[in-house]
Amino acid sequence: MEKITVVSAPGKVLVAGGYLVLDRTYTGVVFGTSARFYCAIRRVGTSTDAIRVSVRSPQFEDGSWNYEVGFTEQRDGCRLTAIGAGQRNRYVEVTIVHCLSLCLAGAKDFSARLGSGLDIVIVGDNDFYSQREQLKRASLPLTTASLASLERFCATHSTIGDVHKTGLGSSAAMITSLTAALLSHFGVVSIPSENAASPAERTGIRLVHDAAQFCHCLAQGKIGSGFDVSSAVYGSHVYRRFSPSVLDGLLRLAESGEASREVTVRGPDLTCVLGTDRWDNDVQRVNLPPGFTLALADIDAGSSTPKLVSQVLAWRKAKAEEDLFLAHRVWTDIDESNRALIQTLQKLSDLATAEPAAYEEVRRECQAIPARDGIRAYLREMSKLAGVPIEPEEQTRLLDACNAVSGVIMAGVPGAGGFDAIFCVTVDPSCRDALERVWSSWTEMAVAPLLASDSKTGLMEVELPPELRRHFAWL
Ligand SMILES: Nc1ncnc2c1ncn2[C@@H]1O[C@H](COP(=O)(O)OP(=O)(O)O)[C@@H](O)[C@H]1O
Ligand SMILES: C[C@@](O)(CCOP(=O)(O)OP(=O)(O)O)CC(=O)O
Repeated sequence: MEKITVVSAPGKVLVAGGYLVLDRTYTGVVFGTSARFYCAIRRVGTSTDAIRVSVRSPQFEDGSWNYEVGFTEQRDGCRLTAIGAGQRNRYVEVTIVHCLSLCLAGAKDFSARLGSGLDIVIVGDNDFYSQREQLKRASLPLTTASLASLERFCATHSTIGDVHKTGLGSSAAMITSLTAALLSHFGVVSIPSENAASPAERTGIRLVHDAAQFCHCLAQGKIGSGFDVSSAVYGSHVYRRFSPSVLDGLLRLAESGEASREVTVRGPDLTCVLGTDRWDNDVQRVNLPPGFTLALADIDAGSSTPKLVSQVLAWRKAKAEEDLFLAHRVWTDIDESNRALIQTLQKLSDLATAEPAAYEEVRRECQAIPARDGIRAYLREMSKLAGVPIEPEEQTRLLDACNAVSGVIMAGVPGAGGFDAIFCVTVDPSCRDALERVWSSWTEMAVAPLLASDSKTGLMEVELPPELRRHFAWL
């Protein structure tokens, strides 16, 4: 029976370091989530006819894309030709074509592993997409219990363009799981099935990271901080970004190919950059201490948050010209609070290992993470100075109410902030009910819980989830 390669990658919650992580001077704290993306690949056969790649995202009404694979004359680069008239998926296409070219350069038996094509299925856990509509259709209340009753990877009853995302980073987790599954299918890397990776696996994971960052930047048409891809690869950590210059050349080459419809990025161009020591990103492990949990909620405030990043960066740039000190001071103040948060988490985790009994006592008595108020106060200052709703007043009221629940030790707006989501850190899962009562009775905005918590585990090769078996018709 044909082997099916399945790789899963977690979603992300940036709990500290929004905006700052765009600048290599600063770091951010990102938690991987228990909500994950899964990408399953199997070879179709070995006939000599045209080579086809079919990709299916069965959660979407329009989630099916088919391609014919071609090669450059020197057989050092791949080309994908879309078959059929449906909506294109740039994120999927860009990833497949560059990963195939990378595998062409690195796999010993590329043709045998490609066969006459690949069958690819991609799904994300329900938390990546808002389930409000699902629950409404089933006349179920917006509660954890209702969410838990939904089938896994349930249909969104939506097109991919219209789906309501919850901010866990679907595109980064999708691209990362697809990149890792392709590189693993062709034997270019080996992905561990549990947390501890061997040195060879760690090298492979770095290659997946670099390739996924490249594909994500190319698909998005910009070089972001990359914390979302990094956490899809490594799970929870303190993130320092890569210098954008590492990707400049490759991105220019890829974009010139798109303009001229030629294959301009070939395997050797990719291997000159991806998986090399030109990358200066940094990953330091940080986890929630044992017992602590992350609770997440998706907010519907009537309108979703506009893209805040460009506004904040424009303000910072303008300020830098007129009052360098002010912008710099705000960034430094936030960074100091963020670093205090990292230190607290590390100290607590160290204590839990070294002196479990003392740790349990500290945990029992913990009422607040010391840095939490500073982080929020400085973010509000940033909101006010830049005139951008990073922690809008509506969110301030909700976060204060969450912090007032016994057992909640930190609440905040993740990532870029805005109206769309909140996170809470709790000392143990037992205060979840009380927290959820605050959320369900909140009237100013509609607050929907997510099922996911934090997860330190990054990329993992896994067995085919049973819910995916039916998507491989021959099984
Ligand atoms: N399940 C999926 N299957 C295929 N592509 C997906 C899937 N989920 C997300 N994507 C891709 O990611 C894009 C969304 O990217 P983006 O708007 O940046 O979302 P996010 O903020 O969740 O990363 C979609 O248009 C699609 O191309
Ligand atoms: C502002 C940022 O530093 C953080 C944004 O974090 P979010 O978690 O809000 O991200 P999206 O998934 O793109 O909406 C921008 C960045 O680092 O790219």
